[in-house]
Amino acid sequence: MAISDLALVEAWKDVLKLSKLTAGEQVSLLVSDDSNPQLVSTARIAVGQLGGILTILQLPPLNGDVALSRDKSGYVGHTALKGNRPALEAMKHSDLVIDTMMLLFSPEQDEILKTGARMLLACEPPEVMLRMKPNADDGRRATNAANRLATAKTMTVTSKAGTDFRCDLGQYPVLKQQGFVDRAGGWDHWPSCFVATWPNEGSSEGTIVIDTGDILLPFKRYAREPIRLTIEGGVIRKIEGGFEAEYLRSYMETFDDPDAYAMAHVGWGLHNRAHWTTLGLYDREAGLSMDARSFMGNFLWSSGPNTEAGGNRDTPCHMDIPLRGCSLSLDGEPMTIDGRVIPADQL
Ligand SMILES: O=c1ccc(O)c[nH]1
Repeated sequence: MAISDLALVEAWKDVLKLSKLTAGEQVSLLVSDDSNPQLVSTARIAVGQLGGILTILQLPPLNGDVALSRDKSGYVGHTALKGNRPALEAMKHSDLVIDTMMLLFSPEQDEILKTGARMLLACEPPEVMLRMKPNADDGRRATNAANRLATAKTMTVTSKAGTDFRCDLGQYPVLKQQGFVDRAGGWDHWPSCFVATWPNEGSSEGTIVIDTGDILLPFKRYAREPIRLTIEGGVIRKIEGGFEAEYLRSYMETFDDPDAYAMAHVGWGLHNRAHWTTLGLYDREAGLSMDARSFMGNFLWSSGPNTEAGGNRDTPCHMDIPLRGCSLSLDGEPMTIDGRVIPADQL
């Protein structure tokens, strides 16, 4: 259902205040043909009302002829910013970049963040942006979880469906997502609330079972039958099952890229206004489905790129696969049991 411009302007102001936007700061608003026009028009007003000095950068679209879907997360890391020096320099000289195009996993995003600029990705439908609008308590839960993850040496994940996965941790930084960006050089995504990190290279081992009802992104589908993945040495070696397994194998094969099978970020959802059910209620092309990535207690694992963590694996094939009913532990301490978040400071 539609959202009024007034409500969206007010929401932008709340999120920008949480992101510590102060009068006089330089703000770049990155726009492309796939950006949501209402998000862009209301962001312009909110930035102005908070005294931000606004530059709007409109870039041409890219990848429409090579991606297999319109989902922005379906072909990542290669953007129209590549080789565009005027736009890149403008963002490198900004205090805050609002990204409605999706620079995620691009080397240009890293280059911008290294200058100390803050970056906020914002590309979900306005009604999702409002329903999942971040608040300080999201930041509290995500920070507590991120602090625990930052000291962990091993992650183990099991489930009644048959998942039995483990990896070593510590090589890569923690990805904390709270929906607003309040530190220099930080990146966040409105709307989201989850924590993750990348397994130490080569350390992921075991079995992940995508059970009936688990979600495959960017397919925007609930699996209708189990898919069994075998992971050895940090790489998905086997994808077994019926039609769903064949579909996943076939999609990943189209990229013809061995890096697509590498394990990427692993973590768990902490958003208490996100729902497993919404994926079936929205047009699949409406957004990225941040409900699916963020719902409380999921085990969100992914495959492909690690550029966001400072790695050099920049394959455009990125799967985000949140599972229900998993038990995720760090050094033997449960973070979730059967899909329920356990630590009190994360509730
Ligand atoms: O917000 C996001 C979206 C996709 C992803 O892989 C990580 N974080």
